[in-house]
Amino acid sequence: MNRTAESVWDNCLAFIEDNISSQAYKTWFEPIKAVKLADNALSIQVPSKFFYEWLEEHYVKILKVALTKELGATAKLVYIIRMENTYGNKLPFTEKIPSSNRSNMQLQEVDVPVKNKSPELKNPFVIPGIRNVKIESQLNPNYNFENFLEGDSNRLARSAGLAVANKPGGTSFNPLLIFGGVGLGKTHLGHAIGVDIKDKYPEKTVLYISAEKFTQQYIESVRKNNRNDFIHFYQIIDVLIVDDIQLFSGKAGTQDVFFHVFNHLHQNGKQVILTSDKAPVDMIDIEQRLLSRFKWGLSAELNHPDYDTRVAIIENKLYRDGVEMPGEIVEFLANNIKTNIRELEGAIISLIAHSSFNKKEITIDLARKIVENYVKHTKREVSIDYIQKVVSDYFQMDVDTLQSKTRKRHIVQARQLAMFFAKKYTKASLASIGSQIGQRDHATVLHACKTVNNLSTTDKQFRKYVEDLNKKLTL
Ligand SMILES: Nc1ncnc2c1ncn2[C@@H]1O[C@H](COP(=O)(O)OP(=O)(O)OP(=O)(O)O)[C@@H](O)[C@H]1O
Repeated sequence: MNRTAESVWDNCLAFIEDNISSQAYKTWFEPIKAVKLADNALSIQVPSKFFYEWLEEHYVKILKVALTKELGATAKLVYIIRMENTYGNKLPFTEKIPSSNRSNMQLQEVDVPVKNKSPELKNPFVIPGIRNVKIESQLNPNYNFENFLEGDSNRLARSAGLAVANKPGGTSFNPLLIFGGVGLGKTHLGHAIGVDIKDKYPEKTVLYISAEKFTQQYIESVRKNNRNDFIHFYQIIDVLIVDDIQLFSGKAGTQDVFFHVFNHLHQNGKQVILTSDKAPVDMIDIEQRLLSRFKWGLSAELNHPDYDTRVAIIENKLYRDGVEMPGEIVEFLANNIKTNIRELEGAIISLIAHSSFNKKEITIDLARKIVENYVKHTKREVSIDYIQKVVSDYFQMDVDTLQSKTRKRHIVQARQLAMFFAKKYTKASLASIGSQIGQRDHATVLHACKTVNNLSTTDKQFRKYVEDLNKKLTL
């Protein structure tokens, strides 16, 4: 059978679609076109350099698996990046979006072999007497101080990080524990400290490791009966950065081994940097002796960035990517994504990708759509009370009326809508939704959800109610 680029890619897509969220699939895979298949290399066209970088950063593994399934172990992937208006100067990467000069569009080929971006930590324990063994630091040079923007939310942690980087093991910030919520820069700052130390003290052995990987290595060492080698390996490190130590929770063996490593490093004036999604007092199932050590140095919190910092982060990202965006859109993004810098960055990249591929200007409307996607999928759970309030306000009735036993059609519909949105936006069970919305049983809630689904496809006016309410609940 003759295989074409399209048929191979279609099979890859089917596999990928099964394995990632539909939102991610829509954003990152639907816009790709397969263009060529030659010498076991599949060429795919992606809308922009950001797209290519994003795919490489986040989906290279799944791409590799999908392609290997189709074309075997020698499969290669070639990205063809569609760019417009690339200036031949030294700006980081200049892609002018939106471009009024789309006819200048050109194709640029970038041949990128499928590769695994995050190499496995080489098994360090096989080499005996390892004093001078060269240890890969596993640091990501893209996470540095220069692009870790300072604001009130991170000043203490950033300054402490800089102090530690200037004098590893020589400040009272040992360990330095950086904690804070999701996507606020803990990993970035951890790497930045390591990268800076490596720049200033190239001879020092620096190692970045996630708590998860540390745990896996420990388990493996027990299985292979070389627990002591494992401990010795970690004890020769000068600067140890362990990310997400809350994951040690409940793992007694790992905690014990980490305790020995920590003590040894600390006693020998080596630097330990830890990150966690919570403060030591809030950590559960972590031994007291470890918790008390975590508090020996400095615990510095990363908070939600304020508006000015969010704007600065967006502008810096745009500058580094060589993209221009109207000020009002930057403000819109900064005003609407407040609690997670990763989401903020994701929205920017998504916006650029959509605009670039669909050849659309970056407008507020486009920004609003993208932000809705981001915020909708990640927003904290809305409560059933809040949903009832929004629905009854919308239909200009009070919550008691919405919950009443009446069979008046418009009240029944309002109640059904409240149930439908409670099912959609909360994790509550049908029974619990029913009991909170007018003491109904789970079958009534199920019926309500079905009715809302049916009516929204057959009744235009009703569909409008659903859309309006959806907007109100997700903005
Ligand atoms: N102050 C900052 N300046 C610029 N970029 C930042 C800043 N803080 C965070 N970021 C960016 O936000 C993204 C998320 O940061 P990071 O992965 O370090 O967060 P995290 O706190 O480790 O998240 P998680 O809790 O999911 O592990 C990264 O791309 C990072 O570069």
